[in-house]
Order: sequence, then C-alpha cells, then structure tokens
Amino acid sequence: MSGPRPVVLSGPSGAGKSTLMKRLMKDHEDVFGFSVSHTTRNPRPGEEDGKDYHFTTKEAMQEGIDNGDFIENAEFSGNMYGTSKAAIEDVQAQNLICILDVDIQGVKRIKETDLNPIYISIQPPSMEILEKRLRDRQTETEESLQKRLEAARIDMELSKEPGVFDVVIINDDLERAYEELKDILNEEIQKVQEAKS
Ligand SMILES: Nc1nc2c(ncn2[C@@H]2O[C@H](COP(=O)(O)OP(=O)(O)O)[C@@H](O)[C@H]2O)c(=O)[nH]1
Ligand SMILES: Nc1ncnc2c1ncn2[C@@H]1O[C@H](COP(=O)(O)OP(=O)(O)O)[C@@H](O)[C@H]1O
Repeated sequence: MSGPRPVVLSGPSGAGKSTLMKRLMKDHEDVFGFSVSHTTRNPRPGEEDGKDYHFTTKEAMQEGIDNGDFIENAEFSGNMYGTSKAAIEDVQAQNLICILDVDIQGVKRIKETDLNPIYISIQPPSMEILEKRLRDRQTETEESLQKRLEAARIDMELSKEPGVFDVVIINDDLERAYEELKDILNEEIQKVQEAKS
C-alpha cells in the first residue's frame, strides 16, 4: 500500500494555519503527523524544541543544507526555515498523513520534488483582519510584524496564480474554515483510519 498523501498548509503568517492544524491533529488522534521544521528564529513562550520546531543556529542549519539534509529551505522575515528529509520520513514511517506548514517559497520548492502533497492555502479575510490577529497574538515585535505583513501581501498575490494551490480556504469564521479543511481531507483521513482498524 502506498502511504497517505501529505498535506501542505501555506498562507500568510497569522492566517490561522497553526490553529487549524492543531485542532485537526487533536480531533484525529494517530492520523496526522507534523513535519517538524528547522528554524533559526527564537522560540516563543510555550513552543517546544523538537515539537513545534527544531530550533537551531544559522551555522548548524547551513551545514545541514550543505549536507543535503533538507528537501527545501527558505528565508522568511530574516530567519531561516527548512524541511529536513528526516522530518518527513519520521511521519511517513508511521503511515500517518504528514502535515507541512511552509511559506510560498517552500510550496514552490516542494513542487520540484516527488512528495506529491495536497496543497492548501489558508488566507485571511483581509489585510486589516490579518494585522489585527497578528497584533492580538502578541508574538511579534513591531519590526517582525511589519516584515510579516509585507510577506503577506506577496503571498496573497502569488496564491491567486492558477494551479499553485489545490484549494484556498478563507479563514473568516474559524468553525466554517475548519469544516472546509476537514471535508477536503476526509478521504485521506478515512484511508488512514481504515488501515488501522
Ligand atoms: N519554506 C519553509 N517555510 C516554513 C517552514 N516552517 C515554517 N515556515 C513558514 O515560515 C513562516 C513563519 O513561521 P513562524 O515564524 O512560525 O510564524 P507564524 O507563521 O506567524 O506562526 C510561515 O509562513 C511558515 O509557514 C519550512 O520548513 N520551510
Ligand atoms: N477564524 C479566526 N478568527 C479569529 N481569530 C483567529 C481565527 N483563526 C486564527 N485566529 C487567531 O489568529 C492568530 C493567528 O493564528 P495562527 O494559527 O497563529 O496563524 P499562523 O499559524 O498562520 O501564523 C492566533 O492568535 C489565532 O488564535
């Protein structure tokens, strides 16, 4: 049996990717596995090394990239981010649906690989609402917030290009966005659940 298809979640910082993904994983125990990325940014309060990210240094990350350990990597808002081959293999070895949370550069790089995921873009209803959500989240400095808003403008433009994403979900009402996400993934979820029973 070929394993379940991975899922790429992308979209602007603050669009609601983590919120939707955490809920999906909580509601479907032992169905999804998160591809834990590497990053050089500092951990936020509550984030765990090895669970939310592998927090690392620029030097160590560059060494890994040079060694060919990453399927893709990108710079976002002044920090490095990347998906290691091991992060994906760890999840696929357990026959779980691998969820990747990557920016638009990551989406383009993954398209050059043979991963063959479902590409889902999570978009905010407007720039104004995105800015409010990012401010209310209280995780960013003013500088980092401005960089994220600039990246969001680019993301929102590029995401409109036909063929980049299989589906675009507007995360206005959280319940409705979550239902939409579940519907899209229903077939893969059922496959994993049936394989276990
Ligand atoms: N290309 C790429 N982007 C990543 C990776 N991990 C996270 N990102 C993206 O980096 C951006 C910033 O992530 P983060 O610092 O956690 O901030 P947040 O999205 O505001 O919670 C988001 O757009 C993520 O999707 C990765 O491994 N590769
Ligand atoms: N539909 C929604 N309505 C209101 N607030 C939301 C909604 N979705 C997410 N949020 C909030 O917006 C902020 C950004 O969401 P988050 O999941 O951290 O985004 P991302 O992972 O895409 O950066 C969080 O504080 C989250 O609680």
